[in-house]
Amino acid sequence: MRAREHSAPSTGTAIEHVFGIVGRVRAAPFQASLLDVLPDGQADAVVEPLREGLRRHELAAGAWVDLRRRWVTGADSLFERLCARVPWRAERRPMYDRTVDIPRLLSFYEEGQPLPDPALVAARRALDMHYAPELGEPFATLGLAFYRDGRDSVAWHGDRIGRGSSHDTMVAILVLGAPRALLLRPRPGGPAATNTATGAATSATIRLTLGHGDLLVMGGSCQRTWDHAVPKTTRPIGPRLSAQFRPRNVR
Ligand SMILES: O=C(O)CCC(=O)C(=O)O
Ligand SMILES: [Fe+2]
Repeated sequence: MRAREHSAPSTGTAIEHVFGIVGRVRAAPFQASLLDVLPDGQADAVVEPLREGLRRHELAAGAWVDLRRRWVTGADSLFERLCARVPWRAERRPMYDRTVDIPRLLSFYEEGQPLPDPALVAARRALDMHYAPELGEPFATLGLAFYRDGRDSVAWHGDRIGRGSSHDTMVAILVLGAPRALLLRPRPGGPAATNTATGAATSATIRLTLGHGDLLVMGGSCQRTWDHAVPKTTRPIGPRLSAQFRPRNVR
């Protein structure tokens, strides 16, 4: 269904902005979704009520994921605005005896810091309203990751810096831009990797293709008993970004 080649000048400008900042010209063209049509006269992104269309999938070992497809209508215009407005940073980190590029651009908004777009404020409010009874606290921080093309990725990990390593928590991810796979698998050697009935190892990897305003919420024990990843792909693929909402002291 994705067919409309986005010809609005704003797309090019926003993407150029992202590449300009880091001086790496690696533009994958962005294709907006035909499904991402706003009601007449509305220029902005709209966050749909969360009680509609949200489905929970129970995973092993007390982990679960909630999925809400096309949560944000007008997600492609929000994607373009975030490309242009967010102070994206290319980061490096030590690995063994050298320093390597982190294969995506990043930006982080601490608790209390103004968010870069009103649609993200609306998204956080809707998440808080829906999940507060279960989570018992608000979503406090916003992490943003920009995947320029199929070479950008995030390796297998759980969000286990802080309380995610020891407590049940939630991480809500709004995915904008080109759809690509997010994978989930039981943490190697962890409780979800063993079939409790037979004691045999299980290795079922779950593959979710997310983009254009889809929402994924990982909850329960997910961060400590499961890992997740956005793998590299050699398929020609457009740029994608994720907005991750987390409670305080979860990273
Ligand atoms: O971009 C995504 O969908 C996932 C990002 C992620 O897992 C993280 O930043 O911890
Ligand atoms: Fe993560």
